[in-house]
Amino acid sequence: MTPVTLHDKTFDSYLSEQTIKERVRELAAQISKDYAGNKGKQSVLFIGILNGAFMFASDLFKELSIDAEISFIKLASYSGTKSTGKVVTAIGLDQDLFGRDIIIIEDIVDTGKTLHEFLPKLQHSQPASLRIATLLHKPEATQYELTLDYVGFAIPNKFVVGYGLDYDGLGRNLREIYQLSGNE
Ligand SMILES: O=P(O)(O)OC[C@H]1O[C@H](OP(=O)(O)OP(=O)(O)O)[C@H](O)[C@@H]1O
Ligand SMILES: Nc1nc2[nH]cnc2c(=O)[nH]1
Repeated sequence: MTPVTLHDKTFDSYLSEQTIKERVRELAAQISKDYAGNKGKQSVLFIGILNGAFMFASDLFKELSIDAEISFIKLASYSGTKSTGKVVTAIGLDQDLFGRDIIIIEDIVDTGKTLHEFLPKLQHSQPASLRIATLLHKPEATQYELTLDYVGFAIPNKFVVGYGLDYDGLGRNLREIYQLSGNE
């Protein structure tokens, strides 16, 4: 429960390892239930958005009880604690998405710009279905119309780190999620 310092900023403990673990299990159970009917058909394809979603994607994937495949794509729009407003695709997808049931795995939906720009690119490949699973969502910050199908936690509009999320490269290895200290 002690604060952490990354570079020049202090972050307070916000979501404990246990809280995250329990919620990830619940989300995996819900997804497994929703896609149970896919048995015998083509498996569900999860697409994790790098870098931030690697830890959530890994933990969520382990808890699934359905046939599932996973792939990752790298997009980036943040520098420090502010969006640069640019979404860049650095690593592309190699799978054919046509006719597949897809679930995007995100660590956080903040302004919503990343998914707003990325989803049409995926829709272009004509998947059978396209859903979003995000561990965190900042409803007050989201500026785009997005349907978020699986949300771990709705959180206030404060910068968070840990469990895959970084502040200028640091903090991704923290087991808990921390929030930027009140007066920073
Ligand atoms: O809803 P938005 O305002 O677009 O923000 C969400 C995006 O920001 C983070 O990625 P980031 O660009 O920080 O890259 P990273 O995952 O490599 O840290 C996060 O992983 C989301 O992809
Ligand atoms: N680390 C981190 N990355 C983000 N990308 C968009 N919002 C956030 C946030 O609150 N923390």
